[in-house]
Amino acid sequence: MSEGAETDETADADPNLRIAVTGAGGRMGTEVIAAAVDREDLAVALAVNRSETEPVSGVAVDPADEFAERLDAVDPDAVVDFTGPESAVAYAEACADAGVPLVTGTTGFSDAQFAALEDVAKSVPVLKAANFSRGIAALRRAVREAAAAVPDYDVEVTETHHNGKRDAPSGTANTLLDDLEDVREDLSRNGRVHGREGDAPRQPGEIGVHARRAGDVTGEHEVLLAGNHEVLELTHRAGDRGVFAAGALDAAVWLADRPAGWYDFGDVIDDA
Ligand SMILES: NC(=O)C1=CN([C@@H]2O[C@H](COP(=O)(O)OP(=O)(O)OC[C@H]3O[C@@H](n4cnc5c(N)ncnc54)[C@H](OP(=O)(O)O)[C@@H]3O)[C@@H](O)[C@H]2O)C=CC1
Ligand SMILES: O=C(O)C1=N[C@H](C(=O)O)C[C@H](O)C1
Repeated sequence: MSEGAETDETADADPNLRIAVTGAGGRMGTEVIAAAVDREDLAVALAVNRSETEPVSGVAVDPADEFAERLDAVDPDAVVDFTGPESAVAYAEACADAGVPLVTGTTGFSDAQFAALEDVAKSVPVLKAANFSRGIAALRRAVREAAAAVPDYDVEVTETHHNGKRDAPSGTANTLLDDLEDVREDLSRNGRVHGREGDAPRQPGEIGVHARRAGDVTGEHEVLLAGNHEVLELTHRAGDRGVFAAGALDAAVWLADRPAGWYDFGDVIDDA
């Protein structure tokens, strides 16, 4: 048993929601654990990471290859995952085997990996969100309404992130694109143009998609709507990763007693 993690003796005495955190050594994993340690309503009962297993905010970190075994032993109320697509699917399948709900913020899934997550949701509740900030949830609603109100305006989506981000465009940008294509019949996935160069005049039905990587930018998303001699720019800027961690932990508290199925962050916000 890892020191620092909850012991069996305290398990019954501790009324908190007990969570497991994967990717504990990562940018988001460390943020989630730090935020959890500061909250009264939950405790970190298990934390794993693939390489570094130094304690995080005083919480012991176990090797990722022990996850399935430790999950059975610890039996947390939910797992919070911010890792990478391959690992997230493996962690999700372990959650299905152990009957533990999963909150995942990981992005960059292939269609096959996404289908594997949907399969897990047949066994346990799965809540997936590319962005756990309430501001992006609000931006999504504003974008859907604005885009529908100007059905013939050109649309461009730009996202900016730190220079360590692996996937492009961001999961949030893909979610905004899905929203735009849902409310605008002239827009579809085939119309997405990722960057432009050479002789590239805009075609009808195009959405320009631009991914910028620089410095330590936490996460910025802009939807531009232009036409009829005017421009709308709808923008969200995340100040720090604590905004995502707070949303993910709120989602874990919300998800812990739900039935098996597929959920998203909007379900949490709408239930507040
Ligand atoms: N939904 C949301 O609100 C947010 C989502 N994200 C997403 O969360 C994910 C993680 O972001 P971030 O914390 O910045 O990433 P980091 O690279 O900082 O951390 C990833 C962590 O996951 C571990 N890991 C395990 N398997 C993989 C894998 N296959 N690929 C990459 N890492 C793996 C890493 O372990 P090791 O270091 O030992 O390899 C590391 O501890 C990304 O997909 C990102 O887009 C990020 C912020 C907010
Ligand atoms: O990798 C990040 O940092 C982030 N990734 C998420 C995404 O891909 O949308 C969410 C947030 O923008 C930060």
